[in-house]
Amino acid sequence: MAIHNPLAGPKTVKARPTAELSDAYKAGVRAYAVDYYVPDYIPQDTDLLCAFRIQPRGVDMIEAAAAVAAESSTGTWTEVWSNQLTDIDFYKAKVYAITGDIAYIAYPLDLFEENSVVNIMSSIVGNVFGFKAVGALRLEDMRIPLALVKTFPGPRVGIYDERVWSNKWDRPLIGGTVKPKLGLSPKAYSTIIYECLSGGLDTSKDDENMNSQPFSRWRDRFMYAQEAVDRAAAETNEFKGHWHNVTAGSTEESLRRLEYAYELGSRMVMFDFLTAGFAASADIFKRAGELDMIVHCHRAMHAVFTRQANHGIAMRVVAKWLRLTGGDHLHTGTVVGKLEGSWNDTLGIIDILRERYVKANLEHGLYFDQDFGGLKASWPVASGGIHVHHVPDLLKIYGNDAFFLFGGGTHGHPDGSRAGAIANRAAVEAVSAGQTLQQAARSCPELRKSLELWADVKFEVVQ
Ligand SMILES: O=C(O)[C@H](O)COP(=O)(O)O
Ligand SMILES: [Mg+2]
Repeated sequence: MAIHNPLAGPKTVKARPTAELSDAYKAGVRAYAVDYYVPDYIPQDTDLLCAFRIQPRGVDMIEAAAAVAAESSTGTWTEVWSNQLTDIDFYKAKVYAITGDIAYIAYPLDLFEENSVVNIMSSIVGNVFGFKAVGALRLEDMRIPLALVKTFPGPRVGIYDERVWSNKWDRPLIGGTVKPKLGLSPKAYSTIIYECLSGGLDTSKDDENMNSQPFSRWRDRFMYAQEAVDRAAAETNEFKGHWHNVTAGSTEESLRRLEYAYELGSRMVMFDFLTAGFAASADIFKRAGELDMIVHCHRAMHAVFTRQANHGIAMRVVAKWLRLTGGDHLHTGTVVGKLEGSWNDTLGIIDILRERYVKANLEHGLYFDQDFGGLKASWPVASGGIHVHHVPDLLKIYGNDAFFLFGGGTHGHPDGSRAGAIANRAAVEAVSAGQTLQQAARSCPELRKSLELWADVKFEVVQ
């Protein structure tokens, strides 16, 4: 199989705009593999590559993989005469390798619009997941070619600039979701924010489902919350913030809320990027970038399609898409907390968010090298059921450049949110400096109480 040189342009003989049927055209249905299984194809640097885990149904692995390649690129279920009007051999996706239940497919660069995760999704994870020829299908990884990476903006603030703004360097940053997450009036809510920020958290945040419900309309909540932030910042003489959730039922409304947070003096917002969608997210990140604001991204809804080992889209792929689009922070699970996520997979996701160049590492779920072409790094966020006992493991998993969010692990302290925040800050500072929790607890009664309270609370699944 000759590799078509894209620089040569379409083969004119095939691109002739005519309705005359060529001699080569044979109507009817034939195996997808005839056209889309190309085992001698050598992927090009400009190709977008996918690793799909496939459970074939009613056909063999080669045919199932070829069906996926066809439907996610140029093909359909039958031969069509109009293939002769284009250079199908150039434009089609090609199954170039199969290893066990993993099929590797290469897509030519020209199949994708620049700077559009939406277009990548509509192509690659469009129809194919509902194909009868697959019992289950999982997109394990995607190598986005550098030529396409360079068309995306990436995070506008990212890790380094937020470190500069906050002037906090030697430990992970810490925060916490306000709890209870729903039902509080804006004023009561702001009291909790003030308590935990003045106690020692760097930031607090709205929860993913806090938008603008009747008990807490966004305008009032943002205003009181920002007042609490400013008061805590003045008293502690530290950089503090609250991630105002600007997610709304329309992009226009989300932008309105973002502008208001900016007017209040905040440089921090949060956004539920999956429920809102990548198109809305791109608009939010762009405007936030123009205003020098940081966007903290909650991944609400991801587990609907990331959790099953044999079907859906791996979280690492979602993380790639988010970094390209421009999220400054991304929730990644915790390994040790209440949410599903393995140690090795989480390491892979962290690399995708932070590294300039990620090397393939099958143990971490990384099937391809990925060059991020100078895009800024996004913060990996550990959140979901974490408390002080988890801090040593969290530091092992995440290292220094991460956000640890303690919601229940702050507000559940026997003496309230301020004491919970003091305990969390002491724990993270101590472990970051090489001490044990027990050493730190000697001079921190709040930490002693947290350690006692949650000594037996582990989220280990008993099979
Ligand atoms: O959205 C989140 O990250 C969770 O609400 C965190 O809350 P928790 O720390 O109480 O689990
Ligand atoms: Mg939550």
